[in-house]
Amino acid sequence: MFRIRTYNQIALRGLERFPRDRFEVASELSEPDALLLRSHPLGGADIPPTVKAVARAGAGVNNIDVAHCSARGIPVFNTPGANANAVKELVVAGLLLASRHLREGLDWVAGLRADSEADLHRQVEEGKKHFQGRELRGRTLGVVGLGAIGSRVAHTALSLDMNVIGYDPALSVDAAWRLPSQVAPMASLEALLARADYVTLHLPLLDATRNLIGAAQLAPMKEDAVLLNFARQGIVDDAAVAEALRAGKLRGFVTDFPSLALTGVPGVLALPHLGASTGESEENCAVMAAEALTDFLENGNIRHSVNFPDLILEPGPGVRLAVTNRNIPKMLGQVLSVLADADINVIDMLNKSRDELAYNLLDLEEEPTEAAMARIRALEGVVNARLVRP
Ligand SMILES: NC(=O)C1=CN([C@@H]2O[C@H](COP(=O)(O)OP(=O)(O)OC[C@H]3O[C@@H](n4cnc5c(N)ncnc54)[C@H](O)[C@@H]3O)[C@@H](O)[C@H]2O)C=CC1
Ligand SMILES: O=C(O)CCC(=O)C(=O)O
Repeated sequence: MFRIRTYNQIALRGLERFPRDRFEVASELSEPDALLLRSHPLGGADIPPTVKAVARAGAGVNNIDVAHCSARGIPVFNTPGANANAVKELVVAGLLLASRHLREGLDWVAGLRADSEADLHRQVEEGKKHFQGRELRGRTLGVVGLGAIGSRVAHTALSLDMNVIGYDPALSVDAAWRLPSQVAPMASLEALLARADYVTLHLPLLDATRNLIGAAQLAPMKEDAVLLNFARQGIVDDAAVAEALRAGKLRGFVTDFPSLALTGVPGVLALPHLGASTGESEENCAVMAAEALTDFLENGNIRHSVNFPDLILEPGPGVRLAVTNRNIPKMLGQVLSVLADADINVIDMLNKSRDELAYNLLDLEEEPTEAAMARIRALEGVVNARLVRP
């Protein structure tokens, strides 16, 4: 039985993907084989020694100590694209909220008191002049980060007749293919910020992107520009944004990440991290995460990991050995040599590396003894080794 410990609310449809006869899934569970979570902060010390994998039902992994997991040879999975549509739709809502005074209008109507239909109608027609907005058509949207979410936002903005410009210095080939040709690439973030009427952020929080938007980046922006942060707290310096809004140097800030620096500041529209909070998105993420964990625990396969290479070896006959090692020369040769000493024939194998780690799956004609496994684990550079299908 594999034991999966969950944190946060994980959609039932995903939890049901774990075959009940082979997996135990619960929020309170000791000696877990894997952890499944959403935004729960997971430091290295929170990861029990029995854990072989961590899955984030979502995109951002900044809540997980990925470096610690890599050092222990624990793959961290995420669910690329699974919640992108939900975020895109909320960004569209954010664009409209910031352009049409929707919150003020809704609040005003909710507070109206009238004696009759006619009185209500009169107040509405009299008061609406206070909520005149502006249209998105013809305005320029700057998309920072053109991955799963950014490219979808760009598509939709084009269909709203906006001009779209984009900036992404690390765009993958796949993401570039997905991007509409009408998106004008900007050579720098500064160029994008100076031209855009709306700037929307869709990049991960990394050391390199912390406070990416601060006072220096806000200064050249148009005074009636709107900034949207549906990416992560920490990418934007909220105190600098509050100052720009108070000084009339920014029209609005729509954010999925409330903070004390923004509380009560005019022009701030703060949502409670709702980007991925739709039934569809939560199910997509949970299903994808559960499938990744199941395939890793049962077959050793790796798909959608943020720290391990993708590696899929179709299930074959024999016993499967999974070895994680530092990405240095002669490791595979040493593992094979232990197997040769034990007279064990290798039927099939795959080896891939990513950054400092290499991962190997070897299908063997017979099961290595505990002594042979101990020899493999003791090799200098081997991080961990396990029999996947003894
Ligand atoms: N508000 C919410 O509930 C949600 C927030 N997110 C956040 O959105 C982020 C993006 O999600 P996806 O689009 O699914 O990820 P993704 O990995 O498909 O795309 C991220 C893009 O950002 C680019 N990028 C990296 N550094 C950059 C930089 N310095 N400047 C410009 N671009 C840069 C990458 O090259 C990549 O193309 C996630 O990392 C997460 O933090 C994701 C889902 C839900
Ligand atoms: O699980 C959630 O509600 C948050 C999703 C998110 O922020 C992400 O996928 O990066």
